[in-house]
Amino acid sequence: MALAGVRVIELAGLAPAPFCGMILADFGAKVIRVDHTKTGMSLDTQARGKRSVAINLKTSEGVSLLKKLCLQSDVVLEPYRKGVMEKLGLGPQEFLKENPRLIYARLTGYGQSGSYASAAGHDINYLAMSGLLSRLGRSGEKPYAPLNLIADFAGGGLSCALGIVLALLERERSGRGQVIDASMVEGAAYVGSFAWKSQSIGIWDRPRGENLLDSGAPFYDTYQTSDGKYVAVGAIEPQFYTQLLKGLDLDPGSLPPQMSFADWPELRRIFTERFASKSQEDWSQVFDGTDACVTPVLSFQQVSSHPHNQERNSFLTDSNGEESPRPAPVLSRTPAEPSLSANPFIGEHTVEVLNEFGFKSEEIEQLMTLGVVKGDAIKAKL
Ligand SMILES: C[C@H](CCC[C@@H](C)[C@H]1CC[C@H]2[C@@H]3[C@H](O)C[C@@H]4C[C@H](O)CC[C@]4(C)[C@H]3C[C@H](O)[C@]12C)C(=O)SCCNC(=O)CCNC(=O)[C@H](O)C(C)(C)COP(=O)(O)OP(=O)(O)OC[C@H]1O[C@@H](n2cnc3c(N)ncnc32)[C@H](O)[C@@H]1OP(=O)(O)O
Repeated sequence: MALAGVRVIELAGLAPAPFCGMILADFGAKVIRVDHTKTGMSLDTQARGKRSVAINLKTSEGVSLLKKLCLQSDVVLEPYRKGVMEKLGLGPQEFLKENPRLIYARLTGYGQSGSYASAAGHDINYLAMSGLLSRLGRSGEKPYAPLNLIADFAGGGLSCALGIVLALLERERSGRGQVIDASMVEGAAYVGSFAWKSQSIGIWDRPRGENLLDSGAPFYDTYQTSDGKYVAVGAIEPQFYTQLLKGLDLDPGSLPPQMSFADWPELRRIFTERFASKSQEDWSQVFDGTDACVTPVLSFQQVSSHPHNQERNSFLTDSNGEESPRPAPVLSRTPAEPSLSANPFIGEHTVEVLNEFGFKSEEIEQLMTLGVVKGDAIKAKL
């Protein structure tokens, strides 16, 4: 796999850093998640392929232990509020002096500087601060955050993974690591570059929800079908729009022009009425195999059994029988090989990992007795 041989220490976080760690693990990195010893159950649902070590960082022994692990690793991924790692004596300067090859990734909402740097926040706040939230939502309605996808995952976890991969690539040339300051506000804004940089071409000039790609245009929207399901329509270009009208059995001559903003409400009324006359499945039969850009809005229950997704094995089933998306993109020679095993429980691999990093059984036992680490001693046959 592409990241084979890369060792990552991920400090347990809420959602974006776990996703970042999962991406790295899916593509072959050895990811060790550092959990609190006092947490009973991990809430990390993005733990595929990771191992868990539980260390109490509120002890000096715990801090020294984590330092040892980091100094023998390629990447540290930390998701805490600005200053938390420094307070523990685990800031990047300490590490980079001793391990100049280390890549130290800091995934936060507001970044490591600026007046909001230390403030708590979540996806919706970062999205708001990126400017993007002001553009999301239907006409006449308040701004709407589409799950926590944009800031937490696209602008956060995924961007941070890109930063780590770039730093690993650069390290091949320079032999040196670096610090990555991944701010979800900036990551989200960057993901939104198209919206920023295409303002000059006039596709965002109207209020929120009244433009070409923000649900304003009737040919770029969703419609309810007779069975209560939905279809998605993305027939922007004239040649595809023609196919849409053909599938809907509408005479172009009887309709207003496609790009007449003033007529969009009337066009939407006509499309709404037409789509409501058949079921989702019926519309798939009409539009599959055409270039009308009409697809069913699949539910999580439907998605893996759709023929296209089945043909590409786009979803996988883990050992608990749970379905989830397979890693993307697909690399031709070194594709991801996601683990299908159950997520690790807290401290499941404490002994295994500490052994791997050169700790002797007596030392591990001592650390457990002192409450510095937590793990399953019996299972590990100490
Ligand atoms: C919208 C998303 C978030 C979605 C997550 C949800 C899925 C979950 C969020 C809440 C969960 C529910 C809740 O927990 C209650 C129930 C619990 C139950 O068990 C299950 C059901 C629940 C309903 C549960 C269900 C779900 O799991 C939830 C709904 C996001 O936007 S995520 C993005 C958030 N932002 C960031 O990540 C930006 C960077 N981070 C931060 O700004 C802060 O970390 C943050 C997120 C604001 C949290 O601040 P906080 O004050 O809590 O922490 P920090 O200041 O960062 O400090 C960390 C302290 O922890 C110490 N520490 C770290 N590791 C260790 C260790 N191994 N040992 C000991 N101590 C450790 C560290 O030293 C810090 O201590 P100090 O404060 O003393 O310095």
